[in-house]
Amino acid sequence: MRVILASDHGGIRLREEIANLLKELNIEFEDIGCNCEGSVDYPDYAIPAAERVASGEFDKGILICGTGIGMSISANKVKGIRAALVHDVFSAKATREHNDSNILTMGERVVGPGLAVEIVKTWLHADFQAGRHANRINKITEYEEK
Ligand SMILES: O=C(CO)[C@H](O)[C@H](O)[C@H](O)COP(=O)(O)O
Repeated sequence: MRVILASDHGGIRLREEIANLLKELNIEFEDIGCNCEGSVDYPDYAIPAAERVASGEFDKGILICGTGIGMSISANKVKGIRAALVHDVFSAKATREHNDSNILTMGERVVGPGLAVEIVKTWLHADFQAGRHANRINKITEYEEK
């Protein structure tokens, strides 16, 4: 599995926690920043990361900002991306099993590092269940193709 990781200035510390987790789990990943002192704009990180997931270069993406909302809104503009804003373990599992989400977004100003680590572990290891859920994903994809 290959994962792309990014944050804006509001998610740097949590991004470091998640990078350490991915190293511990021996998951191949690329961290595209931000490497910033000051304020940056989350679409400048979310959209390139989402494009690299949509292209197949990466299997999954993890994007962090202050709330996770800006990253989620931006990533979901990219065709083929199903970005899920998650701040609990139940939803982390459900969004893989039901939505086949390919990007996880979280907010460093919302969730603590301990819970975030559990969310990421759950999200990375849960599998899409297909079946009735595939019909729903197909409807989203059909809409995107219009
Ligand atoms: O998109 C967001 C809010 O929905 C992110 O949390 C950003 O990180 C946040 O807007 C950045 O805010 P700041 O006041 O510029 O640090």
